[in-house]
Amino acid sequence: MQNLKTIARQALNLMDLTSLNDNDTTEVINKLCQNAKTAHGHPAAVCVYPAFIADARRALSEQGISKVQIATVTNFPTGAADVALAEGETKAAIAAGADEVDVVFPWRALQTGDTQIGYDLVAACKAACGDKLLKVIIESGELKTPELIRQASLIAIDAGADFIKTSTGKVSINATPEAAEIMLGVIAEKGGRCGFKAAGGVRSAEEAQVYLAIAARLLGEAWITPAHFRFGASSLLASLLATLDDKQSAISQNGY
Ligand SMILES: O=C[C@H](O)COP(=O)(O)O
Repeated sequence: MQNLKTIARQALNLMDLTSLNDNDTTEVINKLCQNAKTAHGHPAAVCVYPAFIADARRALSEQGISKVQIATVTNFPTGAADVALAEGETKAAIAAGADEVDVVFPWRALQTGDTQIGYDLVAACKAACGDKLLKVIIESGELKTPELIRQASLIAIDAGADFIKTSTGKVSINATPEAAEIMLGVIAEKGGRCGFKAAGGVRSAEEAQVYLAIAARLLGEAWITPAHFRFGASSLLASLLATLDDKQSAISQNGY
């Protein structure tokens, strides 16, 4: 087993450092991008609402870390079953300069048995993305059953998703190891082209390690790069830095 510092460094490099709050401001996004520059490297991406893409671009450039990708969200967090709306938001996000788009799958429609609209929505959004990455949030905690999590994963991959992502972070059950096992299993069955993003509620190197271990078992260590694996997280960074800087016990005592 790799030691926790190695895991923390790996998780940091695989992170989409996220701020998706209704009270986000330019100042909040500036701070997020400042935090992205650490003594231990930088995350793969920052993830912000579309209104803050330009702010993130400027702030990352000012930090000298322009290689950090800018991800944004569409059809978020509702997962409405409206292809034109999701497609339009995705086109607008790309036009605004997003490198990556995280779109919410119409998971309620799948729960009622509609397998087509999710396919059509993902295919339309992937076409809108062109060569930019499309991550599809299946909202595994709301889909709940292994059968629906598996079905949503298959539909998203077949429709062209570059990543499948567990959760918006806005519902009561977000990333879980159980959902990751199913989703990574589908990715493996499909040949490993599609990536995986665990999002929502991942807050420590120990938790990150659980997801990395599942991915390593099902797809191999070499598969786990930012091209295939991400953590979507708003509060994981501080914990990883504490692990890397040997401050874990103080952080734990403070309840992080
Ligand atoms: O996609 C990322 C999630 O929205 C972040 O969730 P979190 O705030 O629980 O880390």
